[in-house]
Formats: sequence, structure tokens, C-alpha cells
Amino acid sequence: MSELAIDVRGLVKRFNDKAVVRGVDLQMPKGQVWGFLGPNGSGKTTTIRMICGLLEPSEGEGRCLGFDIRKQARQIRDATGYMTQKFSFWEDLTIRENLAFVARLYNLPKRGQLVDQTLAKLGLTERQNQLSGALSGGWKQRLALAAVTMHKPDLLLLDEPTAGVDPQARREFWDEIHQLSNQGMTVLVSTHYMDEAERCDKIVYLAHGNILTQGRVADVIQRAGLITFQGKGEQVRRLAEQLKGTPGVEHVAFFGAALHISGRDRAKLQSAIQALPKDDTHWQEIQASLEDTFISLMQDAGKDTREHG
Ligand SMILES: Nc1ncnc2c1ncn2[C@@H]1O[C@H](COP(=O)(O)OP(=O)(O)OP(=O)(O)O)[C@@H](O)[C@H]1O
Repeated sequence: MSELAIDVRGLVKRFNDKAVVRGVDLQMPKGQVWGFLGPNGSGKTTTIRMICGLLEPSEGEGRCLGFDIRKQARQIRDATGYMTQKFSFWEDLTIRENLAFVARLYNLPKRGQLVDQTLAKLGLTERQNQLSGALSGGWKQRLALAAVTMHKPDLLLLDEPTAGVDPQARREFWDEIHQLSNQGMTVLVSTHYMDEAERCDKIVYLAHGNILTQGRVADVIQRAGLITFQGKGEQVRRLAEQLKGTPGVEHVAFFGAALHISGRDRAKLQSAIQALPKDDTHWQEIQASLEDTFISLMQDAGKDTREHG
């Protein structure tokens, strides 16, 4: 039996002749947690849907949990939990009714007992008869996660599961993801949050339908070879415009109140800083963050697209 949960090659998806996924190869070992990142519209959802057999690729092939993504969608569905971006409950059904509905959908045995256990694990037994629509965003996502894992899938595909959820609830959600992973589940999760990317064994970064980089977070940052300086001070907002377009300054971005400038030539970055009007801004070289790296990758990918049409 293959040790790869996902093994797909050359996946292409075209909608009305426009390629939105342009040749994705993904080999993901079982038991790991991988993050799927990339700007809006880069093709993450489309790729996930092809992997789990919901969408037929225009080109390419592969296996998910050993099943052919083109021919064995049903088997993949039965062994996979897929939480879509807009996972929605019947808001006018109770919490219990929603779980019971999913259990019936998967034709699970001992449904009543299973729903009881799931409610207890979630800590929602007391509230089981409340309408799901009344739950907070964080609770809704936890309920959704419980629903898509009730059939004990081998692979969990989560599409931006924590969008719009507060930081505390996101943390709790991730604790649950890691617990599921400890039980042997393989998890592929798409996200726009850098702190979530850092919790993954590996990340895959997609832009314009292509994988631009993948690997452990530290390796991805190191491979990008970015040099970053951070500026802090009262005047820093005024400096940003001035720095844009300066030779050697490849990108300029605010991180809270601090300004980051990055490039690949340290001397040029230093010259750019020295040429600034003297004020109280304090500059220091820092290690490039994952976000700096992604901003840079995205800008490079943008240039590529413009250059190559
Ligand atoms: N059924 C469809 N028909 C036509 N175009 C589509 C369809 N589904 C997706 N697209 C387009 O494909 C591109 C990739 O979309 P996709 O949802 O895969 O991106 P994404 O990386 O998941 O984005 P986000 O981070 O915003 O969720 C987008 O331009 C989208 O508009």
C-alpha cells in the first residue's frame, strides 16, 4: 500500500479555455499536516476539488488514498473529510439534527450513539437542541470539523476553515487538527494565515495555478534568499513611498507599525536606507519572515504572468 496520501501529477484545470491550475504535482506522505497557501484565485480550491475527485482535471492524473482521482471519486469521498470554504449547516436545524444528518449521509452505524459521543467531545451536549445558526463563528467551525470527521476519514481536506474566526478560536481549531493528526489522519489545509502555515509540517505555495515553492517553512524562507531590513519610528509611513522603486528594494510592506524592505542585494538595501532623509527611524536587519517571502514570491509571479501573458 502506498505511503503517499496524495500522489497527483500534471493537474491542469481549464474553465472556458482559461487555465486556472497549470500543471500541479503533489506528493504528500500519509500522517502529515500540510498547508496550502497562495493569493486569492491562485487555484487552491480547484486543486483540492480535483484531488478528492469532485472535479475532473482537464489534464493530469493521480491517486488519492490509493484511489484513482478520475475513476474512484466515491471511494475517495468515503475515506475523506472535506470541509469546504463555505461549509454551511442548516442554520434552522439544531446542532444535534445537523450531526445526525451527516451521520445518515455517510450511512454510519450506531448513529445515535455516535452523535452523542461527538456532542460530548465537542462539549455541546447541553446545547444540542439549540439552532446551529445561533452558534458563534468559532463554534460553527468546530461543529463543521466534528461533522466532517465523524466517519473517521483517513484524509482531511480543509479549505480556509478559519477564515473570519477570532484568534483564540483559531488556536483551538488548530489544537484539534493536531489531535486528529496524532490519531493518524493526514491533513491538507488551505489558509491565508501565516501563523497557521507555521504550524504545518510542510507548506505548498501556489500562484496563478503553479506551485512556486514547497517545503518546511524554514527551508522555504531560506531558499527565497531574501534580505530584509525593518524600520521603526514616527516618520516611517512617509518613507514607504520614497523607498518603492529604489534600486535593490524589491518590496516594501508594513507589518503593523514597522516597515519592511526586502531584496537580494544587502549593499543596495543599505544604500537605499542611507539615502533617506535623516530622522528618528531605527533600521535593523532582521530575518525575513514567511510573509516577506510570500510577498516577494507573489510579486515575482506577477511579473512572470505579465511578461509571459
Ligand atoms: N466553476 C468555475 N468556473 C469558472 N471559473 C472558476 C470556477 N471555479 C473557480 N474558477 C476560477 O478559478 C480561479 C481559481 O479559483 P480557486 O477558487 O481555485 O482559487 P483559490 O486559490 O482557492 O482562491 P481563494 O483563496 O480566493 O479561495 C479563480 O479565478 C476562479 O474565479
